[in-house]
Amino acid sequence: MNALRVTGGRVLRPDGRVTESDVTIDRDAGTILAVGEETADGGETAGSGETAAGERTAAEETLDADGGLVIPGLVNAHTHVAMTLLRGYADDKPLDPWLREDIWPAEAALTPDDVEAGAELGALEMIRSGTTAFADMYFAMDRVADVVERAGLRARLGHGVVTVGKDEGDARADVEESLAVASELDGAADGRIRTAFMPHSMTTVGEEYLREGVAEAREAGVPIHLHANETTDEVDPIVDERGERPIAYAADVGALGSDDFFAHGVHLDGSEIDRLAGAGTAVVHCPASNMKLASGMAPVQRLRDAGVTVALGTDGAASNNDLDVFDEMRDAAMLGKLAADDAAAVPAEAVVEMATAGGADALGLPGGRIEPGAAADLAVVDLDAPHLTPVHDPVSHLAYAARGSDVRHTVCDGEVLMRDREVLTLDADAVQERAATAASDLVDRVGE
Ligand SMILES: N[C@@H](CCSC[C@H]1O[C@@H](n2cnc3c(=O)[nH]cnc32)[C@H](O)[C@@H]1O)C(=O)O
Ligand SMILES: [Zn+2]
Repeated sequence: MNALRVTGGRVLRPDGRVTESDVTIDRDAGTILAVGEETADGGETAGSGETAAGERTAAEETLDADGGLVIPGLVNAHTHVAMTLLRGYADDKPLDPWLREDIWPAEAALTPDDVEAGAELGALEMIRSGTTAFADMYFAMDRVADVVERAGLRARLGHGVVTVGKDEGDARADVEESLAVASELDGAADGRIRTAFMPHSMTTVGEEYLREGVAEAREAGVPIHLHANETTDEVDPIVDERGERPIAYAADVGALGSDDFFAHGVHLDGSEIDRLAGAGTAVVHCPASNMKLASGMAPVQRLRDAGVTVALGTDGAASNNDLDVFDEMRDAAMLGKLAADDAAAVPAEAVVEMATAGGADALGLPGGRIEPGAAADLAVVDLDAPHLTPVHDPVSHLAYAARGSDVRHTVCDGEVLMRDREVLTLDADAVQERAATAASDLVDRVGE
């Protein structure tokens, strides 16, 4: 068998325990075969080199996890990955003027080549910081899919639809594009790519387009992803015009399904939290973006108490300004405490769960748990650093002290994407140079 063995580390298990175990991966299947003595069929391995069936797992490749913590690959459950090109381009404004005055004009000048260059930069940054799966809402998604395939990542991709300010033909074409992308790209990259229908939000897509698109997405069997209840500017017009809250409106247009996942969920009332919980719709919390755009504080502890699946997202790099999910864990814990006015709210285990299993569940992708039979998506975090010494509690360090740059190895679908901090699937220097050039050319074009 074509095995990969991650040796000598401590392993974060799905129940939050940390054990000293080797992890054996079946590279052909892309799954975890054994964690220490434990195998998928519940059997015991007879020592280090055999499976329950007694088959030799002559490990063909090893990854040294000595002094490290083996964690599930992190999940960035909401981003616009090519926006790395706009990192630091426009800061310090609220959502609406930021989008209308700065971001949308710049995006209007983006070419498919630019999107590819930005997505490559984002993929490089994510692999470097231990992220193995992400959800992306953008355009030129065929180019993003090419990058996902090359980089070796896993993703749920969709074309973002905006219909406000467009005539009927253009609006309809945008909806059709999103549906076409969802059906054409689903299952690409050996199944690592899945898709969704992605209306941008309930205020930037008109009701008839929302209804039609959602109905067609249901027929095609793809989930819905949109920005919901991000700012009061987005909630108030819906309440004023319709006399109902946005989540009730989402249910009304058929967009509140158990496979669907909504970004932000900042301004939610109790009835909306109950509706999300009842429907099984997940919320992707984006704390850095919510703080930077001063959008507000999401009720994360209340969502979790109600039983809503909560994941974490960086949002685009222009409102973060990086794609490091470790930052998101820390921000989520800190902001969640402030929002609840309770230092016990949103504890370390909660944010680690949100960044791993919660993310995989929200996106309906494999991964998020290190256990036999699960997808072999993992990262090894180096704990041998001043800011991670001493190690009273590794889970505390993941939430509060570790950074993306502490990641030593990254593995997705059984393939090593980064070994000893060297990314193997992308040429880091070339990717950075291409993205920097694309970004400065873009700014020149927008300025003309
Ligand atoms: N087809 C659409 C593109 C929508 S992609 C998704 C959009 O979300 C935007 N975006 C980024 N961050 C946020 C956010 O925090 N809230 C809402 N939109 C955002 C991003 O700039 C991008 O334009 C069009 O033709 O304009
Ligand atoms: Zn967003």
